[in-house]
Amino acid sequence: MSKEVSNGVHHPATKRPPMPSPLRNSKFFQANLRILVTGGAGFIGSHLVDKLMENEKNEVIVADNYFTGSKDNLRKWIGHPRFELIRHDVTQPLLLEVDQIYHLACPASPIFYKHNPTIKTNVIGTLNMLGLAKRVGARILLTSTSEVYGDPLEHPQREEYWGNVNPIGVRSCYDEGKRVAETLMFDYHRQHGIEIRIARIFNTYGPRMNIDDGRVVSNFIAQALRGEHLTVQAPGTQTRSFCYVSDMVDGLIRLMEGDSTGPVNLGNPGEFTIMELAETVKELINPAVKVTVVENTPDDPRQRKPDISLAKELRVGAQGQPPQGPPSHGGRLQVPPRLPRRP
Ligand SMILES: NC(=O)c1ccc[n+]([C@@H]2O[C@H](COP(=O)([O-])OP(=O)(O)OC[C@H]3O[C@@H](n4cnc5c(N)ncnc54)[C@H](O)[C@@H]3O)[C@@H](O)[C@H]2O)c1
Ligand SMILES: O=C(O)[C@H]1O[C@H](OP(=O)(O)OP(=O)(O)OC[C@H]2O[C@@H](n3ccc(=O)[nH]c3=O)[C@H](O)[C@@H]2O)[C@H](O)[C@@H](O)[C@@H]1O
Repeated sequence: MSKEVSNGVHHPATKRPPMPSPLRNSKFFQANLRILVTGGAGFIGSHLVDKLMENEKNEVIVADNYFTGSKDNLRKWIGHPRFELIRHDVTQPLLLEVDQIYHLACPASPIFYKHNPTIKTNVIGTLNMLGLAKRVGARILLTSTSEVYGDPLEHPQREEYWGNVNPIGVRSCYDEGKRVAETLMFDYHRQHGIEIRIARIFNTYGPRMNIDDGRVVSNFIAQALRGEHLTVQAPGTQTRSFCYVSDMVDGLIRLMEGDSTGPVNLGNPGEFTIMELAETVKELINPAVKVTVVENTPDDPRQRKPDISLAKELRVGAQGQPPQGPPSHGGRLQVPPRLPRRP
């Protein structure tokens, strides 16, 4: 019986995990680890692929429908013998033989997820990937979101907080969609023994963000470079906490490799108002640009800051060993390495 720990709480599966392929136990044949990354042509996904491909024992398969992602993000891997790229929409079933699934497929920019509501991607897509995990005995990691906390009434947000979400608002295709995806993950874990990992990601930024996708960091930088007004959506006192993408990728891999199901908050607890962010971008890139306050969209969360105590607690390495290697980005790494193994 598998027993896993998160939030200091046991989340036992009621069944053993499905058996992986017999090739895994072969005495004579050492297969690479086969890893599926859905949404791997997107911003975080393509950085995750870069990191996974560094390990020569990994074979990486990306499934993406290119709604917000691009082949260009994966250009350097196309044609590589350990890499495969499939144009595929996760709302359709996918038959593959894999050992791990990083399930990222879902547009992250509010402009895109409102344009083409993502409820089917989140619900049917996650169901399909869980079905795949069940069939082949793969471990599956879901990239959930801080948006499951909605417009939070608790600050900072801990994993135990159940959130304050509008079920019929314009953001609900995304935040309620991710909440259902988390529910499906835990149902499959309890009922079928699937090995699950859930990361609740807080705002992440870095190279390869789509310059026109509307998220605040890329928007402000693009506006400053073009000499346009920086558009702060009212009131400007709303807060966000921004994490650099390579730190996020390290966190996702450590969560996948560790023993905790999660959910675990992954992010940087440094909190800024959007007005402060605009002023910083202005100062750094183009002090001549103006900052203008414009109308906001409904249900925009007023504050957001992760409590990362759990991620820090999980830093205690396997068998009590500290995590290996120095943290990247001057100690800004907020990631969960392995839990101590249960005897
Ligand atoms: N970036 C953030 O700040 C952030 C915060 C919280 C959660 N997340 C989550 O992390 C994941 C990746 O986010 P990102 O910032 O890289 O977003 P992104 O939009 O850059 O990437 C998403 C990728 O998924 C693909 N995709 C979308 N719908 C699909 C479908 N139905 N079938 C197959 N592929 C599909 C897109 O084409 C794209 O390549 C998402 O699940 C998102 O919800 C991101
Ligand atoms: O961290 C998360 O969980 C979520 O973070 C972002 O959601 P959000 O914070 O709303 O993203 P942005 O569009 O970057 O907006 C951040 C803030 O900046 C403001 N904003 C945005 C764009 C802009 O030009 N000006 C501006 O003031 C928005 O009103 C909002 O208050 C992501 O896009 C979600 O997919 C992700 O799940």
